[in-house]
Amino acid sequence: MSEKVLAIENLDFGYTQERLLYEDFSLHVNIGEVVCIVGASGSGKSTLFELISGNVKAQRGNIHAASLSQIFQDPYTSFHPTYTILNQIKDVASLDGLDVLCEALNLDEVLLHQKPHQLSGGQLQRCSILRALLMKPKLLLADEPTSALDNITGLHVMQLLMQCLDSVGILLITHDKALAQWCGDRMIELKS
Ligand SMILES: Nc1ncnc2c1ncn2[C@@H]1O[C@H](COP(=O)(O)OP(=O)(O)OP(=O)(O)O)[C@@H](O)[C@H]1O
Repeated sequence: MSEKVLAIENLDFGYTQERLLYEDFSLHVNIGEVVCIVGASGSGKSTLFELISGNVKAQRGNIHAASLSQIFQDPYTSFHPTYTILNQIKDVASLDGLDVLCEALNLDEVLLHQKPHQLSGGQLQRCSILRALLMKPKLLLADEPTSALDNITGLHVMQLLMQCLDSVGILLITHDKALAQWCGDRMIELKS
């Protein structure tokens, strides 16, 4: 049986008492699985990652997550503006496998010596994916990981993420139901 890397049990959460975004919500992710979260803007998709990361606390329920890394929706807020990309990657991850991953992400290693504002949004998003994979997580939280990429690059990135599934479980936020159907083992639709 494959290892469980995320268990959410009977979660209640709302930023206010009047509007619960999650009510008795449960979700499990195993290594080897891609679980997709879809739903309208404001339905609570990014909030789920905030809950899993421990940045906000649920009113009720339990969350158990294995070692995780995250790919954020906005590549520009993913990195500190004043340090080079490489320094920021080194702070949190080993560089083992850097060359192979850079090649798979079509990312010139020279770019890693630059500061975030010197890269395009798509280059920065691929750096964010590189950092997340070098952290060798068991659980990968990916919030619209291909939003800054053209269709072909986005497809290659998704294929790369899926190649990692022997050692990781992926929770993927996407507005793209076709993508969710293509790559997801399960799709959870949040209601607004
Ligand atoms: N820190 C916060 N304090 C109060 N309300 C918040 C906070 N963060 C988000 N919200 C509200 O919670 C709801 C869910 O927000 P969230 O960002 O999780 O939605 P989303 O589904 O990820 O949206 P999008 O697709 O637009 O990124 C929204 O109504 C939002 O205004």
